[in-house]
Amino acid sequence: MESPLNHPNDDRFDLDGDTLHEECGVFGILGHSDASTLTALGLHALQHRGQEAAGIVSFDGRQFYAEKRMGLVGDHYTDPALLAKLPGTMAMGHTRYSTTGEVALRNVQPLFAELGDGGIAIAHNGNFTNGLTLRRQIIATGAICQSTSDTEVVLHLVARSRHSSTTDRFIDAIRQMEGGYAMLAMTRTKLIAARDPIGIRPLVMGELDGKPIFCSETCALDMIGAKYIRDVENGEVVICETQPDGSISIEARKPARPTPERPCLFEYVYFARPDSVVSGRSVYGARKRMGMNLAKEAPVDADVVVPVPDGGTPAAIGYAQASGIPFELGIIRNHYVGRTFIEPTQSIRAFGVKLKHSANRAEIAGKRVVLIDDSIVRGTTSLKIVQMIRDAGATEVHIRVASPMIYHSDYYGIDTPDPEMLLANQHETLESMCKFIGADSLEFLSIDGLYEAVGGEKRNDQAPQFTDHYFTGDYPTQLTDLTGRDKNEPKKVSLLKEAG
Ligand SMILES: O=P(O)(O)OC[C@H]1O[C@H](OP(=O)(O)OP(=O)(O)O)[C@H](O)[C@@H]1O
Ligand SMILES: NC(=O)CC[C@H](N)C(=O)O
Repeated sequence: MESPLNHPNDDRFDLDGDTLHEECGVFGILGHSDASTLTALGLHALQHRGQEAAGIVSFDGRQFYAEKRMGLVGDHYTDPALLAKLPGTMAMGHTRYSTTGEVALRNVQPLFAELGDGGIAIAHNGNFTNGLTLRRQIIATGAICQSTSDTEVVLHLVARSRHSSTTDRFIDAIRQMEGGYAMLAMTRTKLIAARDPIGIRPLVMGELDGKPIFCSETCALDMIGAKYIRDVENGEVVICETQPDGSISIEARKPARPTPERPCLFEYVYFARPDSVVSGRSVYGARKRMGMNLAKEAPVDADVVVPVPDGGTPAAIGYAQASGIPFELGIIRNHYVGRTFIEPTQSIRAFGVKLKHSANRAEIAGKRVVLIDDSIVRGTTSLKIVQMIRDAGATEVHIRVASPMIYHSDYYGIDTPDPEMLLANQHETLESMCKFIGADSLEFLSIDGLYEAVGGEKRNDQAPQFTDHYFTGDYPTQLTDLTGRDKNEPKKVSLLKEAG
């Protein structure tokens, strides 16, 4: 796939190949004697957010240490010898799924630079919608980039800032960035956390043994027995600093113009772990309510409710409870296969789907089955699973999807394919889509049904409470790299066709 953030007519900046991308996870801790081990454990809990690569940077009071590996956290960071190479009481890590820049070691985060006043490491979940525009500008003025990641631009901007303190330089840098970001930065004495002005990507603050922690999701805090303190607010920068007496100061700043928060709905639909609490809402509870609303909006006469595991399971429980139809595990998932949505090529994806699910015939044969999935992106999963359920002897197969149709690409840290690859854009009608998948019926949750499930009220079209462009085409920021506009030009663009 051609990255939407690459200018099609400028080969120098065609940094990406035909890949699918998703999210990343970040974790950082300051002042703890087990900093790098705790970071490895935290990253393990955030593995679902990025499976391409993982990295950890630590600082022991004298120097920075960095270890980066392609592959899963558990494949590398369980080795005591590797963790021993990451000494010190401050550490920060990242699990990557690329959105800009290829899958290569040079793009694995945290990224690190030596500046005039010491080193700085940064870790980023999200994607900058003006990253390539700024990259061009800095390269034109002589910068030598070490990676093809959008994140690297932040290091250059920190280096160039005229402010005197590292914190002010970091803030100066991120103020120039557009898009979605939950970022951590680490200097010799500080751990800094920052979230984009509308809070598209999640970031929470916790504490273990009195030491501050920042991470993408609360499940990483639970993993290490840490206490949740609060979410880093949209547009907020929180600076934790080790003082000469060993104490840690915490300062919160709001450099961005106050704007209402608009967290990403897809965190609730698919990405976040169900045991996480995102922006104060249980992901599991939201998914169950999606299923309940779906049962009200799209009832069906059936004998059994079957989730498409894992993503569809909480919504299927909600659907079964609201409809009174028995819930059964009619599909068994092989847990040794990764998340198909985030595998790097379509051919590997198709293979992965086949390896991943198998029908539990005893619960399906002779029954009218309603399958519940959290989302349909390309339709690969639905197509295969409907056939599999029929082959297992189901008399009818109905699909209910716990989110609306996806029409638009994401530019904030999730990779959805090009719009023409999305199933919703390949069919004029729901009937045609249903026929293609081979189901007896197909229905999607409405956007209001989704909003109510997550936030308790319908979408406010004048001021939407969530980021939801993949369903609606309503991009909440400018898309400078895509449109060629810079941020001083008139407001937000909507260049993709309207959902509907
Ligand atoms: O329409 P498609 O292109 O097939 O994509 C949608 C599917 O991908 C996701 O599952 P995935 O297997 O990634 O993850 P999960 O096991 O966490 O549900 C999602 O839950 C859907 O089942
Ligand atoms: N998915 C993400 O959050 C990716 C972070 C960053 N844009 C990268 O590609 O490395």
